[in-house]
Amino acid sequence: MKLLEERILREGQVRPGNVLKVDCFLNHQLDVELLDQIGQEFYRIFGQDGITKILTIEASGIAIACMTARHFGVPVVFAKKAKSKNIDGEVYTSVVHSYTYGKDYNITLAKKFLSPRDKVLIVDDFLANGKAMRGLLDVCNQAGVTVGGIGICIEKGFQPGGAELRAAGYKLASLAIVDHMDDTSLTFRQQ
Ligand SMILES: O=P(O)(O)OC[C@H]1O[C@H](OP(=O)(O)OP(=O)(O)O)[C@H](O)[C@@H]1O
Ligand SMILES: O=c1[nH]c(=O)c2nc[nH]c2[nH]1
Repeated sequence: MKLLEERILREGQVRPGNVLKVDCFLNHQLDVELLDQIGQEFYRIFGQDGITKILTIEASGIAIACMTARHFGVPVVFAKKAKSKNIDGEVYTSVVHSYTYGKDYNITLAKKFLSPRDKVLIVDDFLANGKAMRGLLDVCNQAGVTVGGIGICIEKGFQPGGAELRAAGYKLASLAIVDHMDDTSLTFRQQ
């Protein structure tokens, strides 16, 4: 997606530890117009696939999921990382290692929000080692839902998550794939 690639080139910063900082527009301060166009692009790619729910993980996926759901006209449900007294009934759980926080989380999602009749589109801001996605897929598997697709804003193509998901046969669309980045340059995969 040209618009997203241009924005990454203009405002992204490469930080130690292979971290691409895009907090000016994607995952801290939010450019809602850009997010809306991202949602529209996911709808172009997955709109005919019978999606009944958008699934993501807190925190950074939520805004993207909401803007995407506006185009699909379906609900958003997100996996929670924090333990909460506000979650009742039975829950699906899985363990996720957070890339940026460098620690493991138990994620939870109330069972009542996913049913085997659902076909979900999973969205997130980043795909790196694929740990967050594996946790979400584990929850989907426990719930017996069909995974209709995976929509990612920025995939770091030099880390293994994307290749593993494609090899597993998922319909994965990454709107920008960074194949290389360092202090002086950043290149995208031609798609
Ligand atoms: O493919 P992975 O290696 O799992 O990396 C991608 C995940 O890492 C980030 O989440 P993070 O744990 O940093 O939390 P945040 O959503 O609160 O920013 C990002 O939002 C993805 O969910
Ligand atoms: O803002 C972010 N930048 C990254 O490089 C990254 N990798 C996983 N999750 C990430 N979030």
